[in-house]
Amino acid sequence: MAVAERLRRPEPVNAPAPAAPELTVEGLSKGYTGGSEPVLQSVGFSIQAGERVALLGANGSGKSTLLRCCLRLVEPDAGAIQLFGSDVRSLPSRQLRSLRSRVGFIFQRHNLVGRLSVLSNVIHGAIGHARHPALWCQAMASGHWRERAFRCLEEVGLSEYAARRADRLSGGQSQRVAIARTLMQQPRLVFADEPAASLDPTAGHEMMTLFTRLVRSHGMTLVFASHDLEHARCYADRIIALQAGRVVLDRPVQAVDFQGLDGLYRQEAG
Ligand SMILES: Nc1ncnc2c1ncn2[C@@H]1O[C@H](COP(=O)(O)OP(=O)(O)OP(=O)(O)O)[C@@H](O)[C@H]1O
Repeated sequence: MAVAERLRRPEPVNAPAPAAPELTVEGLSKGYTGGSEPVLQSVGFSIQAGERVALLGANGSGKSTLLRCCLRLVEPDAGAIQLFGSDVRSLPSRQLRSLRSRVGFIFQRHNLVGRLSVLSNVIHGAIGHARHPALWCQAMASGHWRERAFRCLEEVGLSEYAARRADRLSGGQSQRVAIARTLMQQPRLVFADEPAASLDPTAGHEMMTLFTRLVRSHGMTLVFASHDLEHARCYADRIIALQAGRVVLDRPVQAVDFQGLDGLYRQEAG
């Protein structure tokens, strides 16, 4: 090759290193005392920042246990869990608390404090930011946090309910307050355990549309457990399916045969 031609060739550019996953689970197993079979068996996957993952599986297939094990709310029996680059299983409790504060957890039953106002419930989302969480009390929250909580309520369209007691809300409103509380927390990753389970089909779709839009606009990563294949198809980029505690499918949503997944449920039920 002529020297001139060699000089014209661009310098080889090093491809950027792929970003480290937000969550990596390897060989995770868990059995509960008294259970005949392990609930989770050698579960493994990685989740990149910004992904929206639907975790599917029949009742009792281990979805909730898996989400809880990832934060050591339930202690795994075996396996490795890396969350934001930290080894979850070896962290001392203080660092584990700090790590958990960066993960929002939305439960099927919303877990609001019914006797408190909607705004107070949302302010609670900031508890992980307090210097002394054990001494923290929402009534002491500064104007800064109150304003932020109000803005989070605006984002879920419920600012006019700020002063209402949380136990005076409908199921759909309660779930939106739970989302506002999660926004308040400013997590990197959100786990949602059947977030639309108690809602009618229309309210469920509205809630999932709002939820996934906010997750995206706030730059969060999402893992949601669901029984609703339509929600998985519409709101996830990727599907992970569990059957009897094992990962039986892990694919981008476009590559999933949803009718086949239906069969997976029927098989378990039978
Ligand atoms: N704290 C516990 N103690 C003993 N067994 C438990 C406990 N929690 C869950 N299990 C059992 O572990 C299995 C998996 O439960 P898990 O809640 O993880 O499944 P799931 O896929 O989330 O189910 P669902 O879709 O019904 O919420 C079930 O057989 C359940 O009875």
